[in-house]
Amino acid sequence: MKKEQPKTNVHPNVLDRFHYSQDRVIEKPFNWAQLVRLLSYMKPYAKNLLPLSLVAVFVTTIIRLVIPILIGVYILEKAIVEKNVPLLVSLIVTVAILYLLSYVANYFRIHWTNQLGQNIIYDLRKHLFTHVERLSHRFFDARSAGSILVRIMNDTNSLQELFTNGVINLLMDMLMLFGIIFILFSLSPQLALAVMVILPVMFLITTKLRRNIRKSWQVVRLKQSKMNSHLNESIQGIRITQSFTQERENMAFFDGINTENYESWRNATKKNAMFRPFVEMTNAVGTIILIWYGSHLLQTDTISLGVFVSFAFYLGMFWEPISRLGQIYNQLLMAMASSERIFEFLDEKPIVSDSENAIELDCIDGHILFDKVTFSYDKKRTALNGIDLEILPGQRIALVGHTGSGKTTIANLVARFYDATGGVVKIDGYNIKDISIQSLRKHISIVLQDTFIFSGTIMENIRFGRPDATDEEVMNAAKAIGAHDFIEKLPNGYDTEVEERGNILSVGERQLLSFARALLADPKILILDEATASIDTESEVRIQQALQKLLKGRTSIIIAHRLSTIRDADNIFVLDHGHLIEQGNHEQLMEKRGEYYKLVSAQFKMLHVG
Ligand SMILES: Nc1ncnc2c1ncn2[C@@H]1O[C@H](COP(=O)(O)OP(=O)(O)OP(=O)(O)O)[C@@H](O)[C@H]1O
Repeated sequence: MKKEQPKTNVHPNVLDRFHYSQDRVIEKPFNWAQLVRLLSYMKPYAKNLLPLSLVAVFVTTIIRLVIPILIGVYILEKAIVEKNVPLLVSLIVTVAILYLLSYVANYFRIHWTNQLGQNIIYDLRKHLFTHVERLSHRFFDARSAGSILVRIMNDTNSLQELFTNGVINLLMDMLMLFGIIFILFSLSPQLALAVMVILPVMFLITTKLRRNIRKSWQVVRLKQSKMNSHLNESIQGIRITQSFTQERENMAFFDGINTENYESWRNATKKNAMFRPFVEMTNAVGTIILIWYGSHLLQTDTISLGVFVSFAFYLGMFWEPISRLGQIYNQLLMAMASSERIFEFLDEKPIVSDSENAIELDCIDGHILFDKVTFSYDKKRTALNGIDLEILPGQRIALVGHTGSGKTTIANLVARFYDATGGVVKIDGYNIKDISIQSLRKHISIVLQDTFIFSGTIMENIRFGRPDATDEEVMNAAKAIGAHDFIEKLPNGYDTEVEERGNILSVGERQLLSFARALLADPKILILDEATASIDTESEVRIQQALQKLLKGRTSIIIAHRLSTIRDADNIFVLDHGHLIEQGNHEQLMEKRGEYYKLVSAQFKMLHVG
């Protein structure tokens, strides 16, 4: 029964709200260079699993090819018809041994080819993840986490089928097919031609049918990924949905996707169900031709009974590989599409990378200099315009300015998440581009307003930046920051498991954890980006005390909208639309009565009116 698209009485704007970008469509011409590149992942196994699998394939196929002749020509004609009992017994024993051998070889074929496929997918996924992890921020700016995930998981999965079954089975099927054709023609060319008349038609139809089926499954996958995206978004945004009482609208949309998903499955399984009967039907046509024309040849003594029986055996074995070849061709096309998407990621080069003779800095003083630095994220709008600023070692500076004025961008350039488009950024007198990225970032910690907590224990989260720290060192960092007390009160103290994003912790607690994490990492340069913005006044006192400990002896860059938190900074830089317009300490800037003064006054007024 066909499922009706549910009738909704929600406003059409609601349904327009949901947009899901779909990955590119999988219809691409065959690309040999890409196939060769894909097959190169077999190289590490060229000396073990690959030859073993090939030998197993070869042995299995040869045995399967020999048995029908033994039964038809030798057992039937030479032993049964001529009543040669000793020959019959020895032939039966031989066939039994061959069957046994073929089962053993087949077991190893399946085992080794699966292992080969799994190993290749493991390598490919590892390669892809390691590569993606090293890519620059710009790569992630342009893509959603979901689309990256799909390539690492789904696209490699669709290659798995090709490597575990496709490539090796392709060889087996070809070997089997050519073997059967060769044997049939040697036994009786006329009968062989007759039963193979339908071969081209069958090959064409199965390939077409398979393609059709594949397309239907592709639609199923698209619908599923749409449903996944919606589910993901719905669960993440559940609080907002409930607070705006949009559950009914959300449900209406989900109903729509659920129905589409149901329909696509129905369609795919319907087409799928046609395949098997079609192969069996062609098999039947072949058998009828064999009986009709074969019996005619038998009567005219053109072929022997043994040949006739062998033909029947071979015919039964013939259709399977043919239908599978069509399937493998489709698998190949799908693999081409997936590998194209995977290689697109693998060919992506990190925009920020180490120069050839990058300097390793074991320790730094933390002197930062921006010399006429200009930067644009997208080559269209400038985020920073001719910035000159100097931060002395151990100084505490603040960046202030309206939203979008370029504060975070300065922090991004200090950590070298991006390279300046003009001018030079220097750390301890070295051009930042000449310092190895690893050794630079080792000395920098960044604490963001939206602290990222990884799934794992509290202990593991604090230890994140310094994996070799002892439990005692972790606790000391937590104590110094003032996080120890709340951690001790958690059900399992430091061993309490927190889910990704740390939902069981309050915003302030998460913030304290991230401070402890930064303190333990002991960086020379510390960047706090809006780190205290969403914290209530009471927690802020606690956090301010923690901050004093954290900032001591480090070059610190504080980005804060709440200006009360940066009063005692050594230097305050005021930005406006990517320009540095003022600098000085709080008193100097207040006296100047410029932009900083306006910002402070506006905030003061807002607080008091509020
Ligand atoms: N990844 C990005 N890609 C493109 N443009 C960006 C990107 N990040 C920031 N921008 C743009 O660069 C400009 C400066 O942004 P930046 O994040 O440095 O501002 P900000 O002063 O830190 O703002 P806020 O106080 O709101 O955090 C803005 O116009 C912003 O739209």
